[in-house]
Amino acid sequence: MTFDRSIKIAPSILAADFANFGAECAAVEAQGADWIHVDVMDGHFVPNITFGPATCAAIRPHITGVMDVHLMIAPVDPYIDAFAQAGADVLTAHVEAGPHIHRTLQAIRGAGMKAGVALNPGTPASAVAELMDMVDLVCVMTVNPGFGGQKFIDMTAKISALRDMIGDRPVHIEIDGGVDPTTAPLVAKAGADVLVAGSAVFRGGSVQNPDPYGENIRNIRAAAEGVWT
Ligand SMILES: O=C(CO)[C@H](O)[C@H](O)COP(=O)(O)O
Ligand SMILES: [Co+2]
Repeated sequence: MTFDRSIKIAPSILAADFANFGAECAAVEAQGADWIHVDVMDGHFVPNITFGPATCAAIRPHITGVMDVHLMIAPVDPYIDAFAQAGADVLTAHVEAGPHIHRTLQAIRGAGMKAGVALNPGTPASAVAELMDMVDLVCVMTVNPGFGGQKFIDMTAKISALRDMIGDRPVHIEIDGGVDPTTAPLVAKAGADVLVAGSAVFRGGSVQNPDPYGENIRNIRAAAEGVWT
């Protein structure tokens, strides 16, 4: 995985057909997705349950690019090796998930993955100030985690603060929740480069009719890249 600051669109399979993840991942990649975002929820850290490492391992052979795993679980540490075995490229833990995020990030890198830290909307940028040399990605939640299809919460001031904090380090800023062609330019302008989108990518399409996925991805990318022209 090489670092670059171009806009990357990461469809969240939370909005895909749960009975057909492999084909859905292949379809969005064929339609221009850069990364695949995989939402792991435990019914404890967030009020919803999705799936765990076994499902990630089953999906992996259907992804040619980056598998970006967003853990909404607590605790995190007992499961890090299982997600490494499952083939995660990026493993992101929430800063709110426990008292020892520093140890967690060390363990993620130690297991050979890129380390991400996520912040809930109510958590300030300062919560991750001491972690800048330990992370490859900071995920700014623009919804309260747990469900797809929620309304975007404006976190642009936090994104700008994180961009300043990161400086010239090779650290991605990922935005997760309510990203669509209207909100994408706001976050791109503030300094984000990885845009997660679930409902805004998968709406209107299917594995049998994947062209809408491509149109949705192109529209989000064009809106985000438009802030630089
Ligand atoms: O982490 C998440 C929710 O906790 C999802 O990645 C996120 O909500 C994406 O879905 P949408 O684009 O529909 O908001
Ligand atoms: Co997510």
